[in-house]
Amino acid sequence: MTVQIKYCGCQSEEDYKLLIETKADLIGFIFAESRREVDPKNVNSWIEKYGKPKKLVGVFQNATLQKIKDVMNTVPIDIIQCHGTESIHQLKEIRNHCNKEIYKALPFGENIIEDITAYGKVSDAIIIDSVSQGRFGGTGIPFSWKEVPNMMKTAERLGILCFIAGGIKPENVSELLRQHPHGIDLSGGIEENGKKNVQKIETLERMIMS
Ligand SMILES: O=C(O)c1ccccc1NCC(=O)[C@H](O)[C@H](O)COP(=O)(O)O
Repeated sequence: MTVQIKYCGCQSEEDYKLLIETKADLIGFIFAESRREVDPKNVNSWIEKYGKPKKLVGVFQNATLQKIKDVMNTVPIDIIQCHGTESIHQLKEIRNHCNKEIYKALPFGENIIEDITAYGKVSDAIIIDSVSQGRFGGTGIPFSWKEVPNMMKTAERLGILCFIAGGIKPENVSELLRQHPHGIDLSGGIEENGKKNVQKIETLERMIMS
């Protein structure tokens, strides 16, 4: 199985023009409070100019259904990524009202296998991410990857994909790939001075393909 690549936190037309030419299977936009938050109207103008990626992900954090619907009215997202403390009930509501794939981000911790088992029943994929100083996403910090094979097995039993996020970069991606994640999700590790960087992406993709 080839690893799926998700590049997240696309912030500008320049970022988008670069990311659309990469090997990414998914490109993510942050519609939550973050230095990477984007305006849906801008995102749509970039898509109209440069085309749509294989899959477009909208990242939300404890958003109301109305907020998600408002974004969907402007941006043709394929996947709703819930990156906060959304409950299983809320995920079901989002699925019923939005009719899109749902990816749930879960913070890595000692109950991660139980969490994947519970949330995996109402999600199309799970993203395991680091938590740091109250931040749930875009931390730039990796967690211990020893548990990755167990997480993959748990997801496979549920028939879903499991992505790994948090501090992945060209320098450490080979170590992670040895644990055979279904997908990897990167943001800060492919940036230089807050912008997506072509050299970092090319180096990363060479490491993945080798
Ligand atoms: O990236 C953010 O700023 C962010 C803010 C709020 C919620 C989610 C966010 N990012 C979600 C992602 O999918 C990131 O790719 C993931 O957290 C990994 O980020 P990094 O550690 O910088 O590679």
